[in-house]
Amino acid sequence: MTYQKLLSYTRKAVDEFHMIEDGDFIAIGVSGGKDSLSLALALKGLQRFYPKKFELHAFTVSLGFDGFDASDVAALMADYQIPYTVIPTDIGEIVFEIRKEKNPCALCAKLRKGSFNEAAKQLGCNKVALGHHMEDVVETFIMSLLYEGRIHTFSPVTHWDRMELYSIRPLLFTPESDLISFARSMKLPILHNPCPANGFTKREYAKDMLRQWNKENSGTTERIFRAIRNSDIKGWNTDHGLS
Ligand SMILES: Nc1ncnc2c1ncn2[C@@H]1O[C@H](COP(=O)(O)OP(=O)(O)OP(=O)(O)O)[C@@H](O)[C@H]1O
Repeated sequence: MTYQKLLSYTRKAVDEFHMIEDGDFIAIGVSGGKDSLSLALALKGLQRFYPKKFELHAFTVSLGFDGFDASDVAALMADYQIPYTVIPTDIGEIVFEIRKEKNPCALCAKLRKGSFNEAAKQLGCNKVALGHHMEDVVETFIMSLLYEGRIHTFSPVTHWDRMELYSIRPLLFTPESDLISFARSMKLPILHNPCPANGFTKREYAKDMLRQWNKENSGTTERIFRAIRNSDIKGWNTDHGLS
């Protein structure tokens, strides 16, 4: 995928779901994976020509695992002139050693979100941007169906009243395969994920299922995504953009 194509997917999401307003100060959540690194570059690119003017600041929540090194990410952010901060935490130790969680991902995500939002708020940001892409939308939908028995996935835009923060997901129209090719062609410095639960989660199960369905019926992900886009699931129903 070209940078141009990434910008066009991003602009479509930002426009259709009114993700950005004049004067926004957006905190970008950068895990160091291909999705959030692409998100940072996408928002930086958009900032150059988008009619609404906004500011950016990227954050990485360090989970405190041994061997974590964000220096390549910091260099990339500097190259693109995106201000960048690493937030140090003990989340890894709390989840795996102190609480010894059987189901670590939920607690980790909650603590990570807390640290990120707090840092964003402290800096004066009013929005946080997350790197969820099309497959994430569909996988979350499948997980809700299988494990919670409900028709649901996360909203393109969420308002957290308590924090007075909005979260936005500008990559939700971007297919994961395009992000993989973008990361490769741009030689993005993907951080190794040192989490012990990496790859053994319910999400991984939903991902495998989706992969299998696509093998058997090509285009499954796009069709499920279209169904979500045209549904009444909270946050997805806009007056325009139905296809
Ligand atoms: N440690 C972190 N610090 C800052 N933001 C994070 C961190 N972990 C996740 N995020 C944000 O939350 C989003 C969703 O998290 P998730 O763990 O599902 O990432 P992912 O699908 O593996 O994406 P990526 O390829 O960016 O790691 C990420 O795209 C990113 O915007």
